[in-house]
Amino acid sequence: MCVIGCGTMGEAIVGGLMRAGWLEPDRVVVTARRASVAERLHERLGVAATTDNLAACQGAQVVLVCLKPQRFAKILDNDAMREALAGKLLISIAAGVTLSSLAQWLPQTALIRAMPNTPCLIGEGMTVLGRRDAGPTAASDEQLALAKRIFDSVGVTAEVEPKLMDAVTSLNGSGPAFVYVMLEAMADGGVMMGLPRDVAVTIAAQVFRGAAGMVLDTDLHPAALKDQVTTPAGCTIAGILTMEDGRIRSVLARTIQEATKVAGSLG
Ligand SMILES: NC(=O)C1=CN([C@@H]2O[C@H](COP(=O)(O)OP(=O)(O)OC[C@H]3O[C@@H](n4cnc5c(N)ncnc54)[C@H](OP(=O)(O)O)[C@@H]3O)[C@@H](O)[C@H]2O)C=CC1
Ligand SMILES: O=C(O)[C@@H]1CCC=N1
Repeated sequence: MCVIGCGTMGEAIVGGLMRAGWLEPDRVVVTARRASVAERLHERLGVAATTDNLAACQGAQVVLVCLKPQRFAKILDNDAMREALAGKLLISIAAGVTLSSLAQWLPQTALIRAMPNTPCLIGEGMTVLGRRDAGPTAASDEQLALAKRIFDSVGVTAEVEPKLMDAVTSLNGSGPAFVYVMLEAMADGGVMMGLPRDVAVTIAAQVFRGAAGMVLDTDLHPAALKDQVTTPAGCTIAGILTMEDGRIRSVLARTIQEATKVAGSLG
């Protein structure tokens, strides 16, 4: 396997795969733009690291591209790369880079789009996969299963139609950042009411973890879980009405809508 552009996400995924015991260090090559960065990746991850993207792709069967969207064309759209990647599986995690663009650059490569998120680093990621259903760049069921195995080892995976990748880029890829803002704001409220900052952040983070677990581990709708907490004439309903006065639901939903629009423009 090779990882082209091993920055924040590349390192999160490779680190997660190795921690899960899924990937031996001698089975992966990562690339960086600068030699000094490649050297640091080699020291941190214990894997081969190079600035030579072409050689890394030539030696790999599975290529995971973790470059920024605007770098893709320059690195992938050339004859040497087309030849190096022909008949192989390429998985792109970039926001906004469509399967159509990838297919134009690499017409003989099996292509999968994946949208992971940074919690892959701790094995709690969510990754959403998309592939074309026909044509020379359509990944086979076996290749999709391989991609799923890769990302299952750092969290949970799902598949959607490719046209929904911008929506999952926003909800899933950007989602952790939106949650951090909410979490920080709730902790600020605790600080305002006298809690030490570290205590407030720990409590808020565990509240998010516990509440997320309740949604995932029970069959109950989030509204039913909310009702369990909301005692008549109690403090929870007082807080919830304050949230509703601030239009928090539409603000959060529009956050996803707006980020989806921007995601679509990034490629
Ligand atoms: N961050 C996130 O939470 C998520 C990001 N994504 C997607 O993942 C991709 C990467 O994002 P992220 O990891 O945050 O970005 P980073 O900037 O951290 O990583 C990109 C890496 O590519 C390297 N790079 C640049 N040019 C080259 C080159 N010519 N050859 C080899 N490597 C090169 C960069 O090195 P240098 O710094 O030296 O330029 C950098 O290390 C993006 O497409 C983004 O849309 C998807 C899901 C979540
Ligand atoms: O903000 C971004 O563009 C990337 C894509 C998803 C998360 N980060």
